[in-house]
Amino acid sequence: MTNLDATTMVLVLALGNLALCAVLTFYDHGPVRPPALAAWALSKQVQAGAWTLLALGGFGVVPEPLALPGGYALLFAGVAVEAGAAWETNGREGWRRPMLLAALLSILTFFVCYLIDEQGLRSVASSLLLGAFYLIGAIALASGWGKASLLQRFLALLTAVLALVVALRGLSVLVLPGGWRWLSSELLRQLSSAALYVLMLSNGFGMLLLGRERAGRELARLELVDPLTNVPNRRGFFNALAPWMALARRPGLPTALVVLDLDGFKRVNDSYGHPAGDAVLRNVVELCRRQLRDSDLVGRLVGVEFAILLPRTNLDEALLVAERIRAAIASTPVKSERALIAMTASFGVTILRPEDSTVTLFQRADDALQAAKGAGRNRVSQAVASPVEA
Ligand SMILES: Nc1nc2c(ncn2[C@@H]2O[C@H](COP(=O)(O)OP(=O)(O)OP(=O)(O)O)[C@@H](O)[C@H]2O)c(=O)[nH]1
Repeated sequence: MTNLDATTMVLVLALGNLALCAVLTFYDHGPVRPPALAAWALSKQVQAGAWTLLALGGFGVVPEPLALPGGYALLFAGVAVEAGAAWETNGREGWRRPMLLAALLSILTFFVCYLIDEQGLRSVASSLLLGAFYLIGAIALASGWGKASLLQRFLALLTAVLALVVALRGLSVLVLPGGWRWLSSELLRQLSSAALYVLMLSNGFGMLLLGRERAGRELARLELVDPLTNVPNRRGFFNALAPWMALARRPGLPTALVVLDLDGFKRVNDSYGHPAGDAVLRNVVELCRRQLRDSDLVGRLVGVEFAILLPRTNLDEALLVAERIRAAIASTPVKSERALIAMTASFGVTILRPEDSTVTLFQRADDALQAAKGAGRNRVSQAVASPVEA
């Protein structure tokens, strides 16, 4: 078997990173480019430049005293941003400053080592620093392990193992310059190059597939959750309601449903603008939550109409809860840029009945709500009682 020489491996890494840059240029990421993807694309561009410069140095096209320090400086910057992109993937946005500092320190350390010993110490520094940056990326991917997908866990483990292989090469130059038994220094160099190559591929596929996974999960979430208020939307609320509808057919503690609709909301949008209206909606949900137990559930049915499910709650208690929420909304104006926006809401309250379907249940709650609106708004009205409830 012929050994791949160092320049060929550097060329392979340059071409691989350039290919990834080209793929990312044509990748349709949707209307907004996720920050993690933007950071990762930047890291690939910088790394592609780094490996290309190193390859040109290896082939003698660019003088080595220029290509080596320049190439490695770019490489540390690139892997620092790649590690940062892994943190960004996990929603940690504060990586920029520490990673910039780490990249600058690495470049400085590398230059000092390069000036002291152009060959040995330089290899030690570059391998250890590269390994450390990949390890930081692996730790980022592993954080939140319990919630991470299988793919993310696999990538975290693979990146950690490969980072150690890269770092091991630096250590071996330092501790066992002649190698150890069959593990010659040349074999370690080749293993380290192979690890860098696999890291390029696995991180390449991994980042794009992780992005897809996340987009898929977010899409599935948005089918059930209202993005403005972050509570279940109509479908999500109906899903959560289903088991309680079934329980209502058995004797036991009752379950109550409250529907609420904000009064004269059109005026808010017209007078203060849509963003202020959105802020009021978020505030109303927050006010509701503060008045509810953990087992209660708020959902946004449509527009400015919300529903509240109150398990194990009878009609009198539900009326009290609705009244508390009504009073809280009426007494808590929302601060907008231009003014304090006063708001009121009307409420319809009912109990789930054994014979109910979602249609009859909501029809009854809605009738009660309309009665509250008809009686002057900013009030709570209960549905007409069934003969059993009466
Ligand atoms: N800002 C904002 N406005 C919304 C949203 N969804 C619905 N609306 C507005 O909310 C208003 C709802 O009006 P309606 O419920 O028909 O009537 P209203 O003005 O609230 O009056 P009453 O319900 O009769 O008391 C409409 O102007 C909608 O455009 C939203 O997500 N954000």
